Amino acid sequence: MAMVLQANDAEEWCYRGEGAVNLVLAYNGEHPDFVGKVLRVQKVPRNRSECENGYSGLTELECLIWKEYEELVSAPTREIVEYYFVQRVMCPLLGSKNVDAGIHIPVTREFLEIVDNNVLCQRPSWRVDAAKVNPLCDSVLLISDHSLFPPGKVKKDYCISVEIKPKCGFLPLSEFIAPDNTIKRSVTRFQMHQALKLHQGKTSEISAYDPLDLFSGSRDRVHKAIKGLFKTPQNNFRVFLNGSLILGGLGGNADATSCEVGKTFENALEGVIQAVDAKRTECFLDLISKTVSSSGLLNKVLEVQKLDNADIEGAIHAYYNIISQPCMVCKQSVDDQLSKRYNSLHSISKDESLKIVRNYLIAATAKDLSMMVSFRPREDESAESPYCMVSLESTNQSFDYKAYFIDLDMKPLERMEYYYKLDQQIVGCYVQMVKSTQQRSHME
Ligand SMILES: O=P(O)(O)O[C@@H]1[C@@H](OP(=O)(O)O)[C@H](OP(=O)(O)O)[C@H](O)[C@H](OP(=O)(O)O)[C@H]1OP(=O)(O)O
Ligand SMILES: Nc1ncnc2c1ncn2[C@@H]1O[C@H](COP(=O)(O)OP(=O)(O)OP(=O)(O)O)[C@@H](O)[C@H]1O
Ligand SMILES: [Zn+2]
Repeated sequence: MAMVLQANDAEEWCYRGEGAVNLVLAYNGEHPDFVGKVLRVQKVPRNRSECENGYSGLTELECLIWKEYEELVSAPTREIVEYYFVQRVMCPLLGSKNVDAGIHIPVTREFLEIVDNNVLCQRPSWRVDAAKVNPLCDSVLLISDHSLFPPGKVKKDYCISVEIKPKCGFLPLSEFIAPDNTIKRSVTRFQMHQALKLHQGKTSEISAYDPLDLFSGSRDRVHKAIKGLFKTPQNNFRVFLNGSLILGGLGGNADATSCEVGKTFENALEGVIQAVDAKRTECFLDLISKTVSSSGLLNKVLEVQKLDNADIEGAIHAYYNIISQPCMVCKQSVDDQLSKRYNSLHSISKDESLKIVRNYLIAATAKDLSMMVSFRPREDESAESPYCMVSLESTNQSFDYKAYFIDLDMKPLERMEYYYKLDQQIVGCYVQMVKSTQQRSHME
């Protein structure tokens, strides 16, 4: 597509959502190349004095980590690195059927500046304060809009889609976890992180969602997880109707689903779920649970997440081997038994260190990805369709569905130290919280 998006194209792109790093725009024009597509545009932190244009690819050390992937190592820009990371690393692991790496299309600086300005009032203010569209990017990613079905000959009225950010779905078993952090073996990182987020005022209440339920493989537990996500969506759950958000937070966290929101949501489902009032939401959550359970998508995600088998408490030592610097963790370790174990990590081969860190980073992407699952009612069950089908017995309906993974970005190697510090902070805060709760209950 030899097309450059310019200033006068900007009006046709509207705000769809954003995460920490990218802003996503939906198309509302009529150009056939763009109908049913979104643009994923890179942002840049406002506190960075100079914007970067992504002209450099991997760092020297990252080239070592990803040396088996020729296209990654030779990619001239970070954008091309990201593209090949999705194509060559994540796609084979998650299945190409559920991944759309998109294509890069060139943009002018004016296009990016106008878009940035146009979407300002729809963005959450804390996201606006943190970052803006990077005006120096010379291309953006064009991806299928996973909240819609591609326009076809037959006009289908409704498409309802859910976006789930499942986070880490297993408890670590690694021998490198320090005795002080044993709690990590029985309480999920998600639950502990919730306590820290509450403490820091980043959330106003603890999530009712438990990732272990979602990844359990048991239909009942999956249903419990979906109900938890519905109750406290935060940044883990969103629902779109024909591409418009009807539940969850646009661009970030959402408060708990109140009774009022629940009623509006129930009404919004009217054309999609054929159930009597007050039952649509229940049936819809059942539809999600059934689809998610039977699709096998979560098994794939869990397998990739489990590539992290050393835990950050093991991987951090391999990281210091790679950067050839004294290990800051060993320097502080006072436990002899543990120091021995860590020493064993410092005597492994360079290739083994590279493998541990590479797997850790791939797993980190899988712990941060989201899934988008879209449904549309299917009138004729026997008609041919390129999509999978799911039936909802309670309403006697069938739906076409499609599922995609989004946000498969590569995590930078330099983040390893931050991961270690955050991990210690999360566990530390949780242990402290448990202690104070116990002290309080003794005093009562
Ligand atoms: O570390 P975590 O688990 O808090 O994950 C970060 C996410 O936080 P949350 O899911 O809210 O806990 C965080 O999400 P939010 O900005 O909080 O919505 C990002 O996804 C971040 O990744 P990146 O900076 O885009 O590469 C995520 O960072 P990575 O850990 O994936 O690098
Ligand atoms: N292909 C798509 N189709 C429809 N909506 C999308 C698509 N890609 C992204 N979105 C929407 O845009 C939002 C932001 O996208 P994305 O998660 O890729 O941003 P990010 O900055 O990389 O996120 P994170 O903070 O998790 O790293 C998503 O939460 C989703 O609602
Ligand atoms: Zn060490």
